[in-house]
Amino acid sequence: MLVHLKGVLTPEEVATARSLLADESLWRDGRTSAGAQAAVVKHNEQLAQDSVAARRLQALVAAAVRRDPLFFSAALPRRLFNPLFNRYRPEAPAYGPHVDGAVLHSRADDQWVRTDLSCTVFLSDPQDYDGGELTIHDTYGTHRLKLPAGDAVLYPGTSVHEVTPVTRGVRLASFFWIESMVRHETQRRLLFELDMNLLQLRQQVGETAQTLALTGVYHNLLRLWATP
Ligand SMILES: O=C(O)CCC(=O)C(=O)O
Ligand SMILES: [Fe+2]
Repeated sequence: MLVHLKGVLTPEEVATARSLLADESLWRDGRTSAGAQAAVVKHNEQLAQDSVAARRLQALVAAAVRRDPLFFSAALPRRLFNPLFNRYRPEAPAYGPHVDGAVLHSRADDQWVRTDLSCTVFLSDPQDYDGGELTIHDTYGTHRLKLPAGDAVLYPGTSVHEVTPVTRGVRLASFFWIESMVRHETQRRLLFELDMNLLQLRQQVGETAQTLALTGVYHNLLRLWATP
């Protein structure tokens, strides 16, 4: 399941993030933080994690996703990896097909996170660069994403994915992983579908005995499946 989250960051937050990311001294070769398989195909840059600017950026993105009800419903988050930041440009253009590690250490808050879901928050507008499509291969085929600045996508941590070469301009993004209270993607998807349809049903017919009963079904399934 891919979920497009619109306007996770406000235009003001995008502008703040971009101005913090303009400090050249903060950027490192992305390969230093890749495992053996990924290092071969990783040709991008990543923000050093231990600076005042990086901590401000991490807090900004983490707060933005936490206030988004769609993020909560789709991810049912238990733990967030501290948001990281990357940059692609013709000098360091791409991240070829790879899989993310199943369990990763989030250094800023010293915790291990099982990577049930991956999230990319786009910080550059699509017209500012050519290429740079987040391309996700899953059991339903191949999906290419290039979203407006401030939007994000949630996708299964289990997928093979890549970022195609940027041939003009700069692609800035934040990316991180989420450990979910509901580990299995099928269960998460069923809960998300139920939640979203109930929301619409309530808008259409108001609160009825049936919407109440189905809300009970939602919570009882969550009770069965969640490990908070
Ligand atoms: O830049 C992106 O959208 C994804 C980055 C990524 O897949 C990674 O760093 O593992
Ligand atoms: Fe990745």
